[in-house]
Amino acid sequence: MGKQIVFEGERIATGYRQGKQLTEVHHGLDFSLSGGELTCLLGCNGAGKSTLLRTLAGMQPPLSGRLELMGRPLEAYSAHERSKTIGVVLTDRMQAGGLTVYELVALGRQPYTGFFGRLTSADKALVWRALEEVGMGGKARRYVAELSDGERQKAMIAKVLVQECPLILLDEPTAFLDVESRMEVMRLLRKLAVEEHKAVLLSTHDVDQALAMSDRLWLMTQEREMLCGTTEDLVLSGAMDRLFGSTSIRFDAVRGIYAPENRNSRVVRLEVADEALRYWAQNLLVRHGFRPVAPDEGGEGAASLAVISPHDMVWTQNGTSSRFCSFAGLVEMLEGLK
Ligand SMILES: Nc1ncnc2c1ncn2[C@@H]1O[C@H](COP(=O)(O)OP(=O)(O)OP(=O)(O)O)[C@@H](O)[C@H]1O
Repeated sequence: MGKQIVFEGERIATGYRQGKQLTEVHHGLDFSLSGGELTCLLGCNGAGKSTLLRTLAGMQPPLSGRLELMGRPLEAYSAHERSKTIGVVLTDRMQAGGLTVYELVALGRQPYTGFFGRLTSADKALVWRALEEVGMGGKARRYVAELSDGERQKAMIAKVLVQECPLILLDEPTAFLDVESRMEVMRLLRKLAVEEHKAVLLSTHDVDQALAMSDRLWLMTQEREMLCGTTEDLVLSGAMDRLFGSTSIRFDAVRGIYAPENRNSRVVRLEVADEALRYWAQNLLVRHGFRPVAPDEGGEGAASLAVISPHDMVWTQNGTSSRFCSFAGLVEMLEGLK
């Protein structure tokens, strides 16, 4: 089954208009979001992620360009129609402390029931299902003001679930969550995209989760471009190195993480078979000012480290070898070299 385009932008400029003053954040953005796909929007602080999300949500107009939602111009939608079509979770719009979690989530049904509308039993079942899905069933009667940041975020996601919109936009939905909750929320959003054919777009600074879970990435680069594509295509094209201005961090495409560029000059030949051992031995050596290289790469007089197991490693320098039974022992020796 072909994927249905839910939202499309053509030559979009985003930014702010105050009187005659215009502050442009992006221009010339082309993009689309399809049902059945989870898309993650990545970019450094101030890159323009929230600005774009607010623009897509219809909360601020684009400075120019054409936005089409389900085949109709976004500006042709009334606020009521929008609320049935776009579910939005923003970080900075939480004034619901006086409500219980159940009441907050039930507000998500408002586009269908009206402000004073009563929830039908089907509406109530939806609210409970959403609460269970985000793991908040047991906290339904708690006041929102009493929730932790992470719990509040989960409640907001439940609210958007009951809104039953084809498009869901979320600004940093995992910002306050612990690792397990972050994974749960990302899994939930992906499930929602895939099983209910929704288009889900979220901004995040959580690169590893984004790379693991998103079908597509939108990458805001330092040059104020936005690169859109399938996650793996973008990663392997080197695009991840364009997110940050600093040349001191680099994206490691093998591990899928950002790491400081290793500018250490003291070379160590590292001999190790196991992948995990190699990673942690390199980690330790770099932290202590070395540049680990493959055994056949080292220059004249370079030291070498053979790591046989976490309890057996041999450091050889100037023809003398020392054996260590832990990384702690190795560190002690390395610190003595300084
Ligand atoms: N109300 C506003 N008026 C004028 N400029 C604004 C306004 N809000 C944000 N900006 C500017 O727009 C640019 C993009 O900000 P935005 O909040 O969209 O970035 P972001 O990618 O979401 O950042 P972060 O990761 O830090 O949340 C920034 O330079 C910011 O200063």
